[in-house]
Amino acid sequence: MQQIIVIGSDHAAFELKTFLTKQLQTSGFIVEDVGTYNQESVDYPQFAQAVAENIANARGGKKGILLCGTGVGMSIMANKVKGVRAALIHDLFSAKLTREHNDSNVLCMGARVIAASMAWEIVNVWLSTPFIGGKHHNRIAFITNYEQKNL
Ligand SMILES: O=C(CO)[C@H](O)[C@H](O)[C@H](O)COP(=O)(O)O
Repeated sequence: MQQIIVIGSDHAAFELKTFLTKQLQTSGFIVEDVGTYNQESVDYPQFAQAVAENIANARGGKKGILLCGTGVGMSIMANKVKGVRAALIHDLFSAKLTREHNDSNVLCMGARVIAASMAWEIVNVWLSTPFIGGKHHNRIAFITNYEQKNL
């Protein structure tokens, strides 16, 4: 079955979003693009909210990618949504480990931090690395329990 990727960016990462969307589609993924759709200045939190809520509602059925200048604002906002574990990643080692250990379901990157080719490498590692479970289940359960207590 084709995997669904929900992607969003602000103006700073519009070009990177366009590039990654094409790469993902060429690789056989279904891409749901929540915007932004041009380089006019916009506020990143609304796009983070759109992707994060989509991923939380999909309950494991989809993964998300959020892009802005640094990726920082996107990750801050996305992690406000219960059920989302958004990881800000700019290297391949962390891309692998955040899947294996954190079971991250949203990947955040900064278009002003890394080259598009590096971002694509990170996406490939992140999407192809499984969660390894074991002791990491307990750690994620701690986070999930904390979220539930703050309903
Ligand atoms: O939110 C951010 C930082 O955490 C992003 O990098 C934004 O893309 C950035 O703040 C946008 O800056 P601009 O001056 O409005 O282009």
